[in-house]
Amino acid sequence: MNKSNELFEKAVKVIPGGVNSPVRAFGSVNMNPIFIRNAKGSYIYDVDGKKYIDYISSWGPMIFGHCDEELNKVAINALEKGVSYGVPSDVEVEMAEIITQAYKGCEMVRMVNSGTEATMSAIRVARGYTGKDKIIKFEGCYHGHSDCLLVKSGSGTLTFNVQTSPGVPVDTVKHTLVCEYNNIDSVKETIEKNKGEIACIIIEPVPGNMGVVAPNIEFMRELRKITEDNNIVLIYDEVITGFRLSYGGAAELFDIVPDMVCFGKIIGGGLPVGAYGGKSEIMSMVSPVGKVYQAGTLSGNPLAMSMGIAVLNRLKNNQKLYIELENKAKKLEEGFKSNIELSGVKAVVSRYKSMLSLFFTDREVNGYSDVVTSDTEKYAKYFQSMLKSEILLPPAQYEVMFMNATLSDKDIEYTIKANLKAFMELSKY
Ligand SMILES: Cc1ncc(COP(=O)(O)O)c(C=O)c1O
Ligand SMILES: N[C@H](C=O)CCC(=O)O
Repeated sequence: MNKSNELFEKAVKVIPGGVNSPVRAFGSVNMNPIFIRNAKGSYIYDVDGKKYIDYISSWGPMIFGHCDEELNKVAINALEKGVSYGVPSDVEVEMAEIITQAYKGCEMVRMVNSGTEATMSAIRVARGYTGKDKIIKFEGCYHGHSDCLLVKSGSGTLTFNVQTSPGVPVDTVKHTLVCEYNNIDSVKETIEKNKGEIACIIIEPVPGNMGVVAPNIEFMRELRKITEDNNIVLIYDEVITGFRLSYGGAAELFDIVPDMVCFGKIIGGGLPVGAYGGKSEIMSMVSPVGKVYQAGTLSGNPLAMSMGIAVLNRLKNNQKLYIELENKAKKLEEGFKSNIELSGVKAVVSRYKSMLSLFFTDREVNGYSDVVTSDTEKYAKYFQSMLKSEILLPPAQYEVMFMNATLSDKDIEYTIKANLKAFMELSKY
């Protein structure tokens, strides 16, 4: 038995499913997880010494690759100043200034410890601000695991078929209404049926948690207009897309300003972090200025702030990097598409900027109803074949392949070759 399996045997006895987040269990790709020993640049190494090209990138934060020397120095320097204070520090102010300058409409920001906390808190603030209870989310969009958002959700909930989780009281989710992404009529109907009762609409501006679905810009514009017309707070959940698609997030690409925004992942440089922000008028509802309570022992942690600041400073005005990340994804897309033709495998590549997913379906991917036609058993076989070729993809269909700055042309060319090999094997089934 290899070391990963040995660790997994021990892990399942003391951790539910052997993992600290469900998708990591590799359950939907029909195998046991690999356990990681270390990572460097675009590569990740398991405890058995196998090396993989890493397309998980810790689910987004590692935009400069693993173990970047400059960022490591920042972490060590911060560590030497103390791990956590529980009273305000200079780096919290610096971080807030960076985020508010980077993101249009985000005039004030509050730091939290995860994307889940960010979206949960943003919803509470939007409800407090509007005095209304109902919220709208979109089927297949995932906003973390807070109760009111675990409804027809994405990511692991979709993978493991627990989109509406047991343990969440029906009373808690009775205010959560669900619409269809990229379908403005579904939003109009829901608003009409619940006139004057909807506090906010939360959306992944570019969904990554049902795999990638490219946004219809007209849908995004209409969503902005309809929320303005109906006094509904529009919340962009940019936990994945923030500082990844562009420095100003998806909002900058769309040239749309939401009322509130949520961040996570990249802004902590790989350390646990989240943030929510928006117009001053809305954020002034937050305690201690306003009465909407939200707090956190480790919020604004100096280590996470220092790492995040260093990452954001390197991303600022770095248009070259954003173009390079997109070019890497584009190159993979072209290679995969050509392999689809060569192998005759029924698959489509869905890409938006540097976000990329592969679905085993022949339907064009425009929304949730398309992604769920993907053959997830085929994805499992595909994943296993790629892993044998030393490429680590997300171990579930409804996720994103994340690009990082250290992925080389050689890595990408090798990935395309491995992809053809995997497709050729799949074409026999
Ligand atoms: C769009 C989005 N929102 C929220 C979350 C929740 O973030 P976290 O896992 O840090 O709680 C995630 C990822 O998990 C996400 O992808
Ligand atoms: N899709 C999730 C984040 O974007 C995957 C991370 C997790 O839940 O473990």
